[in-house]
Amino acid sequence: MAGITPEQALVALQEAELLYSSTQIGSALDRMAALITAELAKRDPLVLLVMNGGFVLGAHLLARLHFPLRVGYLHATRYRGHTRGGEITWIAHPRPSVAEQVVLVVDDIFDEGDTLQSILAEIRQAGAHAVYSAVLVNKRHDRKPAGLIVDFVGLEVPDRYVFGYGMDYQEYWRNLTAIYAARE
Ligand SMILES: O=P(O)(O)OC[C@H]1O[C@H](OP(=O)(O)OP(=O)(O)O)[C@H](O)[C@@H]1O
Ligand code: HPA
Repeated sequence: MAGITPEQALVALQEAELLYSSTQIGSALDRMAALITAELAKRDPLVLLVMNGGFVLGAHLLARLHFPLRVGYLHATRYRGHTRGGEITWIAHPRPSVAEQVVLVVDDIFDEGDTLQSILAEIRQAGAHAVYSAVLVNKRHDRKPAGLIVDFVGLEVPDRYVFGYGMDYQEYWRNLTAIYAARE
């Protein structure tokens, strides 16, 4: 359940700063798709969308991948509509099975990295042959887990709360086709 009203969500959008337009995001997705194609087109990958945030990127990225692949999902969350993360909660473990698969995990944002780290550990533990990761945005700061590198990154964002294109502002605005930074 959202902690704000739709009216408050509208105010947040009016006060926000536009970071990337939908055209800029489209160009970033073209670049990501080319790199993913070069790496995975011949490896029969299983693409796992991380719910909820990863579904918008997932849909637009998948439409740019013109080779055989399969799609599944997982649902791990640690923000739950807040702007600060907590413990990871698993709502759905990866489906279908990742055992012996080449897996590409698709999420909206790489922030403090706890979510991706847990997801990659789970997938490796479940016996995946190889695991790659793709995110729409990397938030720039020095609070990432040491040694955790995302394979495919679309755009860089500053160390502010961002929303749009799958990323929520207190559960609203995943449906925006651009990316905004919330007023601080
Ligand atoms: O790098 P981190 O600091 O771990 O944050 C990144 C994660 O946070 C968001 O998920 P959230 O928990 O908000 O769930 P949601 O996808 O349902 O919004 C986002 O979709 C990433 O999965
Ligand atoms: N915006 C939306 N969701 C997030 C963020 C953010 O800046 N960081 C982690 N999850």
